[in-house]
Amino acid sequence: MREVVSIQIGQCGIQIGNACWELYLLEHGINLDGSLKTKEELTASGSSASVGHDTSANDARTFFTETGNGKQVPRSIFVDLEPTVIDDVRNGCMGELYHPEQLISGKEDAANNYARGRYSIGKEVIDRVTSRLQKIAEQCDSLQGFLIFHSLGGGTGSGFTSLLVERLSTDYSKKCKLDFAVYPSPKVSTAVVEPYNALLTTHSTMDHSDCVFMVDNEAIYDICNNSLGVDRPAYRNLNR
Ligand SMILES: Nc1nc2c(ncn2[C@@H]2O[C@H](COP(=O)(O)OP(=O)(O)OP(=O)(O)O)[C@@H](O)[C@H]2O)c(=O)[nH]1
Repeated sequence: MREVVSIQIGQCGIQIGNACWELYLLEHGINLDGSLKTKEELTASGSSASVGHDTSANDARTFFTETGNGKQVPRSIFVDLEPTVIDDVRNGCMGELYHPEQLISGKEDAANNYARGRYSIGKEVIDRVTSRLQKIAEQCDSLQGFLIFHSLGGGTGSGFTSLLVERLSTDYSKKCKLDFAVYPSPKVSTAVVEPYNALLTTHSTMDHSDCVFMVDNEAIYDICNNSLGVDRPAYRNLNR
């Protein structure tokens, strides 16, 4: 099996990642607590997963680890330098899905500051993150690579991501690293330093990521606003 590890960094990465996991669950016919849906539940939810689905057949194992009692656990880690967003995930409807060790938080955020995310606060958390990643990688048969979700504008999303991607490129140089980066928009956020953070992180991760998928918040905002008729789109709308 060719496994993929997802890494969600900072408020934006975690919220987008969480929205993605909702879709993976639907696609693979898995309940919010990680158990496989029964035939009746699959029909009722209109899931596209095959009835009587076999997880190896439908490729869920690329994204999920199966525990001894048949529970599917996302192969991912959530990292934030402050605890509130991770606490929301822990206490949310998908809290039971994740293993507590997958949710890594520090005490203090990077305050929209690239340098704090990379050099000061981020340095305190990086070893916990890399050792957790190492454990996950050791459990894989044949690790394919990493999907990294983060914002370019936040201090954690920019600074900590650049630190982690550099570490990944040293530790897993032959593995693929795909980057999903949210481009800042003045319509959605008000921090004036976001363009600087975006520039700094783009420069430092350019040599290490294999491919970057840019998610433009302004374009998504306009789609929600003009095409979908959502008056004041919230992050929840943008992420879905
Ligand atoms: N699309 C989308 N963008 C988001 C979301 N949350 C934050 N953002 C954007 O991300 C940027 C801010 O980054 P955050 O992820 O909030 O900050 P952070 O990485 O946690 O960094 P610090 O708060 O400085 O520690 C802004 O451009 C926001 O508009 C989200 O859920 N969806």
